[in-house]
Amino acid sequence: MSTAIMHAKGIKKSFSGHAVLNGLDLEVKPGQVIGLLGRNGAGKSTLIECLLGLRELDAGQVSIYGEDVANLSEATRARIGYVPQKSDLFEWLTPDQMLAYFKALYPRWNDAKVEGLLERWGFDALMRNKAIGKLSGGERQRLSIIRALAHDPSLLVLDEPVSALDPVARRDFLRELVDSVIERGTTVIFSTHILTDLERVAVDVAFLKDGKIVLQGGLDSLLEKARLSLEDLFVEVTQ
Ligand SMILES: Nc1ncnc2c1ncn2[C@@H]1O[C@H](COP(=O)(O)OP(=O)(O)OP(=O)(O)O)[C@@H](O)[C@H]1O
Repeated sequence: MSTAIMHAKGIKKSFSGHAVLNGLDLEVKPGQVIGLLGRNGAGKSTLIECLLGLRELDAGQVSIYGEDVANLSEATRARIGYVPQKSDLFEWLTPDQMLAYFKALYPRWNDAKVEGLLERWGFDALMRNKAIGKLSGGERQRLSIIRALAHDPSLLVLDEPVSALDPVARRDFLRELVDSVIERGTTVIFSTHILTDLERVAVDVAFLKDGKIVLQGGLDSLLEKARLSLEDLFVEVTQ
């Protein structure tokens, strides 16, 4: 079996004395597509931020491609794509300006992919030249996804990427994810509350509760073993 590209060991993170992550362990193997599940406030966003080195840990370690996340090389950073749950950055830039800014940072920027997605996802000339702060929530989320996919990352981390998308945009995004991103062997960590989407995309699931991954495994085998729907399993595991 291939070795993990991401190791998290004993992660602890508290806010004002309240433990959100409490000695959490997680391993992610190359090409794995993991759905991260948990109730509101369970700590999914906090975990994702800790995994990417965006939050300082109280204890524990995380490594990605063998490097400590607190000290990632430029080359490793360039292999990661991240869609935050909500991004308020770059509001004063237009989509075209923001994408040009990121293009300059990434050696492997895929112009054809960016143009194709912009066109498919409704970014006409008017929208491409409007301040990001004036875009709708769903338009911003689409832009954030395009930015994260633009450099063909080998590890893609998505924090509730479809929460603001309408059903058409959601279906189109999932198709892109399955047919293009996952097909290429990209490793994906994907948090969502929309279980039907998760069943279409993720092969493995990890349930976060009480600051730890309490259940992780292949989605089909977990469902078969439990003889439950994913929704019922979610209720049972996270309650
Ligand atoms: N910067 C912060 N300061 C204080 N508390 C925080 C901070 N960020 C998160 N928390 C708290 O940590 C807990 C976990 O939050 P987090 O956003 O990680 O949960 P989540 O599982 O992503 O939730 P949701 O499904 O609602 O998006 C919550 O109780 C939240 O209030």
